[in-house]
Amino acid sequence: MAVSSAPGKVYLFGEHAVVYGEPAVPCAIERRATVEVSARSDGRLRVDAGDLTLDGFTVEYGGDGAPDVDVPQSLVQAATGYVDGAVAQARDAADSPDVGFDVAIESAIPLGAGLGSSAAVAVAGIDAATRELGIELSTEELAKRAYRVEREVQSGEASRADTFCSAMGGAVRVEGDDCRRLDAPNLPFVIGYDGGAGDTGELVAGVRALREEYDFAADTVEAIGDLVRRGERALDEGDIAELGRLMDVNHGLLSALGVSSRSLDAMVWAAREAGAHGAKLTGAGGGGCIVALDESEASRTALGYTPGCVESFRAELDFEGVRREDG
Ligand SMILES: Nc1ncnc2c1ncn2[C@@H]1O[C@H](COP(=O)(O)OP(=O)(O)OP(=O)(O)O)[C@@H](O)[C@H]1O
Ligand SMILES: C[C@@](O)(CCO)CC(=O)[O-]
Ligand SMILES: [Mg+2]
Repeated sequence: MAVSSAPGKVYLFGEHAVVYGEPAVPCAIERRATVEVSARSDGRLRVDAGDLTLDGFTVEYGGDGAPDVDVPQSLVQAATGYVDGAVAQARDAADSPDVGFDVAIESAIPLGAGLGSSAAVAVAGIDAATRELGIELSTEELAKRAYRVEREVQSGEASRADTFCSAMGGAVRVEGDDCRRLDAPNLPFVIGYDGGAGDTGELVAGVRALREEYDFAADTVEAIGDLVRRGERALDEGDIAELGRLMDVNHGLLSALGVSSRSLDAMVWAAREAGAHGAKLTGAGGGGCIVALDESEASRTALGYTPGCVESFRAELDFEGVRREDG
């Protein structure tokens, strides 16, 4: 048996635009997905994913056909795509196309909420499954394989940002296939969660369509890239007030690309009015989480009273990426 965990993330800046080659700065946070994997000899795959939105289910499939679970096939595919992809990557890395697995996932990262649950599951899943097969992948190789999973599930469109960040930990900078770790202070992240979710693949496709139809949407994507470059300078200088201002602008630009929502906007404004340095949605959007910068408790308290916000919490930067949990 092998057990690995990997962290979720927030985007300080740059989600969506990073898919088109602009830079982005995601930061790993201390909320993890843990994946336990045991090889089995009959070639079947059994996934126990109690956190999935199909109200939690256990599904057994492989070899001879359809999963034995009583929900529509398309829903199962949407729910299990990242796990299936991680298993396929491990089989490929170990050159063992027929090996089966028992997989159990436990996660403290809300699903589809912009905190990178998919990347964390892919990274931890590939790490545990390859180690179970006696293969040690470098962190870079792990990130690369997890990226392939995200790209496949998101219909060919993904950046390396979420998976690299989850594998490496800390604050990172991703621009195309140039991925590197950044020196960053421990920023005072506050997260607000509306209890909802957005489908990353669909939201990415929506931005692509807008960008193809309107030049100003393409300009908006480029403007996000400019903003990220300014943000990197502010991060380097430890200028939190400037980081906050730029986060506010980044939220506005994401909103212009159609990926915000009423509850995300309400949480962003609640944090700003409570005195946060800045606030923006994080990840793909559509619903889910916002991230604010605030050393004080004021934003958290205000979010607690904001209609539509179901949870607010402080998130520490997690300097550790993928981690072995089996001693
Ligand atoms: N605990 C889990 N167990 C099994 N699968 C999970 C789990 N958490 C996430 N997943 C997979 O990840 C999918 C959600 O990924 P998606 O990319 O839409 O959102 P996200 O990664 O949480 O947010 P974002 O990509 O915006 O940061 C789920 O549908 C499921 O396939
Ligand atoms: C929206 C997006 O930029 C981030 C999702 O967390 C998609 C991606 O980078 O693959
Ligand atoms: Mg994702």
